[in-house]
Amino acid sequence: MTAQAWKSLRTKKYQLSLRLFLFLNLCSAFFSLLNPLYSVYSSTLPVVFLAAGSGLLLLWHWRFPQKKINILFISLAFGCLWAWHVGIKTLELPSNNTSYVMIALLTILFIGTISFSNNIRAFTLNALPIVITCLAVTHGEQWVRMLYCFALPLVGVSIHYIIQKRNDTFAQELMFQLIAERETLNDLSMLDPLTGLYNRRGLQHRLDTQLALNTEDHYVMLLDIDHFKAYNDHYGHMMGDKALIRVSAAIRNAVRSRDIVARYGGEEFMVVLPQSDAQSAMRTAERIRQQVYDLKIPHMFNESVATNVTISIGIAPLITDNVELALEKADRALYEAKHMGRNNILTSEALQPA
Ligand SMILES: Nc1nc2c(ncn2[C@@H]2O[C@H](COP(=O)(O)OP(=O)(O)OP(=O)(O)O)[C@@H](O)[C@H]2O)c(=O)[nH]1
Repeated sequence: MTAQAWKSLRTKKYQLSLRLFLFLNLCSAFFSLLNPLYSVYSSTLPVVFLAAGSGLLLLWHWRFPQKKINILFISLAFGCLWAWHVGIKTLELPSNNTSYVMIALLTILFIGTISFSNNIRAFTLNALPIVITCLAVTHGEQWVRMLYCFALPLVGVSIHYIIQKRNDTFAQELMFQLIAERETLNDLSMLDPLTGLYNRRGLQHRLDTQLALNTEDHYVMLLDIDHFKAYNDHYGHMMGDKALIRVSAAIRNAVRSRDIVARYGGEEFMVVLPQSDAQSAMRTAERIRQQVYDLKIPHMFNESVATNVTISIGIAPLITDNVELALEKADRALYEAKHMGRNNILTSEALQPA
């Protein structure tokens, strides 16, 4: 789950709560319209507004779910309309009809509690007008019961809000932790575990972003340790691994921070030099060759090249993002550099056309 998905989940919860509120108001408004009370049949203006308003808003919200409706405003407006309705009704009914007032109060509180189970402000704004009206029309008779009817769901909604908030915070922290771990795993999956350089996946990823960023000239190099099989055979695989680690570090140190260094194969490396030219690519290659040489890793079996580990390098320009072609050319240059006696650098431009 991403932060975006989390946000859309919260928006969905908000929308559902609003729809439920409108739906329950629509049902109650229709019930009031269709069901005569004590044979007094009169539809009040506020209840007509409530039925029409909730119906229209439901349709509008269903049609344009992205458009935001202010839930606080709606809850207050609907609360006022119900209060107005109850005020009119009590005038029409025989005097001292507390049971009607209590039922009306409980109905509105029920709708508010169900719809705004963890939205204290929306619940309060919806409930207050009807509570005040009920207290006023009954002249304070039953005021304890009425306040209790209001206070009980208010406390429930508040507790529910606190629980929900803690759950949300916990889930959010968990989500951020998972995102961070996923990013770490993603980064690790792009690195070669032995040398810490990019592996082929990481290289591809960096190439995609780097090449998309600038369209200038780039150069690629393929680098291969000379007679590494002989090194492994005589010094052992463990020593071979250590040599690979030191050579990798030397290559990384010899290039700019924006250059991309990857372990391309066993003892083969690839370097991409973004925004570079032939001369600076050659200079960089020479610096790498020299730094690897200067490591002075003993290699007595580096046949007729040196008595320490050396590296050969093939260079090619990367034209119009054609990495395949650049690698093909660099590989041919590397092959020739090896052929020329190793510990050597050759550019594809210096090769005879195939
Ligand atoms: N220690 C170690 N050796 C590796 C690793 N990956 C590849 N190699 C060895 O690298 C050697 C590569 O040998 P070759 O491809 O024959 O080339 P080379 O002996 O370097 O000869 P030239 O490239 O022609 O100079 C093989 O012996 C591989 O086993 C690794 O991760 N660790």
